Amino acid sequence: MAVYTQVSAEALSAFLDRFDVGELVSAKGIAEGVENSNYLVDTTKSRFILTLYEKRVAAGDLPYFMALLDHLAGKGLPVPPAVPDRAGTLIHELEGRPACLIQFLSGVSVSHPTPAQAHAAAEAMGRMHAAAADFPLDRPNSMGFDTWLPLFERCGHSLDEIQPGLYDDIGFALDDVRSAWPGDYLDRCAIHADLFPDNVLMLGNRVTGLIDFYFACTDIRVYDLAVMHAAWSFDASGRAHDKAVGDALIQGYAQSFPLSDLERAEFPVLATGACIRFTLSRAWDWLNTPADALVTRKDPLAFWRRVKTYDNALGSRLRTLA
Ligand SMILES: Nc1ncnc2c1ncn2[C@@H]1O[C@H](COP(=O)(O)OP(=O)(O)O)[C@@H](O)[C@H]1O
Ligand SMILES: N[C@@H](CCOP(=O)(O)O)C(=O)O
Repeated sequence: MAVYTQVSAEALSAFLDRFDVGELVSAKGIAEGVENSNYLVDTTKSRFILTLYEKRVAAGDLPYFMALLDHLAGKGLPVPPAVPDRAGTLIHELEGRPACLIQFLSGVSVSHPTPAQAHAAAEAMGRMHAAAADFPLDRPNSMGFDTWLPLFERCGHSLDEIQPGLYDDIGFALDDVRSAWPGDYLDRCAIHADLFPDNVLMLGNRVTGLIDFYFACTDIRVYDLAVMHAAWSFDASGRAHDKAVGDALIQGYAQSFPLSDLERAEFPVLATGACIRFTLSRAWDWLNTPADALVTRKDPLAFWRRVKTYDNALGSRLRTLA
């Protein structure tokens, strides 16, 4: 469920009066999502998403996210820019929260992507990276490589409440990833950093929307693809790897953005890092969200199990470094 802040019809009508978007017809809270409060808003002219940013999105980061969306949309990418009000303002305040009126995109997110859908989505990611090449702003990755060890330490031995021995197991894997993590030699650009299937809207095999840019940041470009590979090419439990989907992701991406030999060689360590990143963020939430909270806690072990799939390749990489 993701409507934390209620917006009254009166407040919404007054808010929409600032824009040239017609009159309010209806507004419904959207259940999907976990970070923000989202409403589907219909006016006499069009359909929009109203997002109120809750605590996990810092208001100070919104200008970066909105500038990136505007930049990508300007280059023809299917991303939803914020709609300016009559004064040209993109970021507002509503019910005490930062808020944006966002362009609505059609399509649905797929829960079990086929290889063809994975190919199309990764091809769109490659186009997004090509379009981001001249995006001038920077934002450090708030969930990047440097943050994993401190987050691991903050979770501490409570990790063993999730699964006995998990603290030691993640500690060893983190050591491996830290000793093999690529230095400054891989290209960096603005990346999405969370392009899970629920953040891609599709109609059949066509990508109609890349959404939820609220982890976007400057980081290693191919790390974005590694996150996508870890998120898309496994079953929900993280036990079964779907190689056809994984291969389709790599091929689809390479069709719009060529991968260098170095990027291919570093892929297993980047993907292991991605698995650890989502294991740790989910573990933190798991340990710190009451079981009866409105937000559904996501299973950290589903990402931890994925590490095994990348392990062999990472092991040989560590041996070549030794
Ligand atoms: N621009 C958009 N066009 C259409 N639907 C959207 C758009 N943005 C968000 N949604 C819908 O709202 C849901 C939650 O949005 P999301 O940004 O993923 O929320 P959260 O950041 O809270 O996780 C999405 O799953 C999608 O159904
Ligand atoms: N994709 C992350 C959680 C981030 O949530 P989102 O709804 O903003 O994509 C995960 O699955 O752990």
